[in-house]
Amino acid sequence: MSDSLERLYLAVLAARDLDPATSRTARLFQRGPSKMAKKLAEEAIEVVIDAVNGDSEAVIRESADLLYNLTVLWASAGVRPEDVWREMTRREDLLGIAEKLPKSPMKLPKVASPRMASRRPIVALEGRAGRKRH
Ligand SMILES: N=c1c2ncn([C@@H]3O[C@H](COP(=O)(O)OP(=O)(O)OP(=O)(O)O)[C@@H](O)[C@H]3O)c2ncn1[C@@H]1O[C@H](COP(=O)(O)O)[C@@H](O)[C@H]1O
Repeated sequence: MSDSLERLYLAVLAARDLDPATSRTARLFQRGPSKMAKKLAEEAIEVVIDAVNGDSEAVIRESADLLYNLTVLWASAGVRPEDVWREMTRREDLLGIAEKLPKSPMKLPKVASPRMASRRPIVALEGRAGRKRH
């Protein structure tokens, strides 16, 4: 999936300076982030309506439109697909650790995975619930 999204992102970057008369992408860039955001939100709503209606084929089509509009918004915001993949990997790593956490909130695992070894340790926050801010 990430391959095709990366290809789409590159296609969007290549299209943004084309003639807005012929390129939908160039037209979206001409109109700016608020128009892009509106199109993205519209596609998201179409996906959820189709899902609620049980129309899987329409969900697939509208999801492709949704992802296209998402990549346009990423490009406009200066966000690259790899930035999103990195955040997803970070969450995956955290979830992997959370699953290994013992039931007691104060006990932390002795050994983190090699990939996590260089990262910041997890801090048990439960004991700080009553602490006031200054
Ligand atoms: N992947 C897509 C892509 N996916 C969806 N869409 C368009 O986005 C539309 C969905 O938005 P809408 O439902 O709003 O379309 P609409 O009903 O015609 O409404 P309007 O946008 O005209 O108001 C679809 O009908 C497609 O035409 C896409 N448009 C372009 N791309 C790719 O983007 C790249 C640049 O293409 P251009 O923008 O044509 O230069 C190329 O690689 C294209 O393949």
